[in-house]
Amino acid sequence: MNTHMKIFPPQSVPKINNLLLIGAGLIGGSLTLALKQAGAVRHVIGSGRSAAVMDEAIQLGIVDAAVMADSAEFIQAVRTADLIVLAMPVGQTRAVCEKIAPHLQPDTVITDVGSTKTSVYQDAHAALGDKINQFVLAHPIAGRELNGPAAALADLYVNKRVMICPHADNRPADIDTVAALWQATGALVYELSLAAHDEIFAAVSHLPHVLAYALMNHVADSDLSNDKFAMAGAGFRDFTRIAAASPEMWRDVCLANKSAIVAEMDAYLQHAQQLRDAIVAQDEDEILEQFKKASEKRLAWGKEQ
Ligand SMILES: O=C(O)C(=O)C[C@]1(C(=O)O)C=C[C@@H](O)C=C1
Repeated sequence: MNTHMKIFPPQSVPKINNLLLIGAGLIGGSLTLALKQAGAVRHVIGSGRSAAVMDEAIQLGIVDAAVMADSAEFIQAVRTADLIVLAMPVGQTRAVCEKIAPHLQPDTVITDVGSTKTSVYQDAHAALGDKINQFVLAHPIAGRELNGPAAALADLYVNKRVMICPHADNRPADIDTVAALWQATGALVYELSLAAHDEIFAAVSHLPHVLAYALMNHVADSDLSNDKFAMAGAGFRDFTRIAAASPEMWRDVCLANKSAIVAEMDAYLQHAQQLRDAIVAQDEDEILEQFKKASEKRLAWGKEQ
C-alpha cells in the first residue's frame, strides 16, 4: 500500500470563538488546555456523561462551562459552536452525532481524536448524512496510560504526530482549520488515507495494547503472580505500561478495527511461534538471527524518533 503520507506546512494560529468539547478526558482535555495556552480558542463548553467529571474539567481550566448531554443547553452549545471536538470513546460516535445532527449549523466544523478512522467515518456519516462534509477526521498519536481530566497536559502534543484523514466530501478550508489547530498545540500534522491509517495503527498501536493487556492478565492468572509482580523490573514495566489505559476506549478500538487487528494478531502469533520453535529446538543461530534483526530495527527506529 502506498500511504501518501504528507505533512501540512505550518500555518498561523487560528482563532476559534466557541469550541464544544464532547468528552473532557485526557485527550480532549489536553487539546483544549493547549489551545487556550496558544490563544487559539476563546470559550470552551464541555459536555459529557458525568457531572462530576465535568466539574473537575471546569476546575482544571479544561472547559469554561459544562452542559449535560441531553439538555436544552447542549442544543444551544451545538448551534453556537464554531468547532465541535468529539473526544469520547469511538463506540459512541454514532449516538453523539445523532444528537448533534439536527442542530448543526453549516459553518460549524466537527473533528474527532479517535484511534480508528474508518469506523468513525461510517458512524458519523450514518448520523450526519450530507453534513459529513463538515467532519474532519483526526487522530493525535499521543497519550498516557492515565485517564480523565486530571491526566490532561497542556504540552501532551508538543512534537507529536497528528494524522488528518480527509474524505471526498471535506471542505479544504475545514481541513486547514483543523490542521492549524493541531499545529497550535505544537504537533506535527500529517495527512493519511482512512484505510492506511487503520492498517498502520492496528500494527503499531492497537496490537501493542492488546499484547500488553494479555501479558498483564497472563501473569496475574499464573502461579506465584504476587511474587512475580513484586519482583518485576523495568522490562515488565515498559512492556505493560499501556495495559493501564482506558478499558472502555480500547474495547471500542478493538470492536471498530476488528479485521485489521485480527490480521496483525495472527501475523504476530506466527513470529512468536517461530521463536518458540527455535527455543524448543535450541537453535541458537535462529534465535540470534531473529533477535539481531529486531534489535537493529528498534535501534534505528529509536534514532528517528
Ligand atoms: O503513549 C501512550 O500511552 C499511548 O497510549 C499512545 C497511543 C499509542 O498507541 O501510541 C495510544 C492511542 C492513541 O490513539 C495514540 C497514541
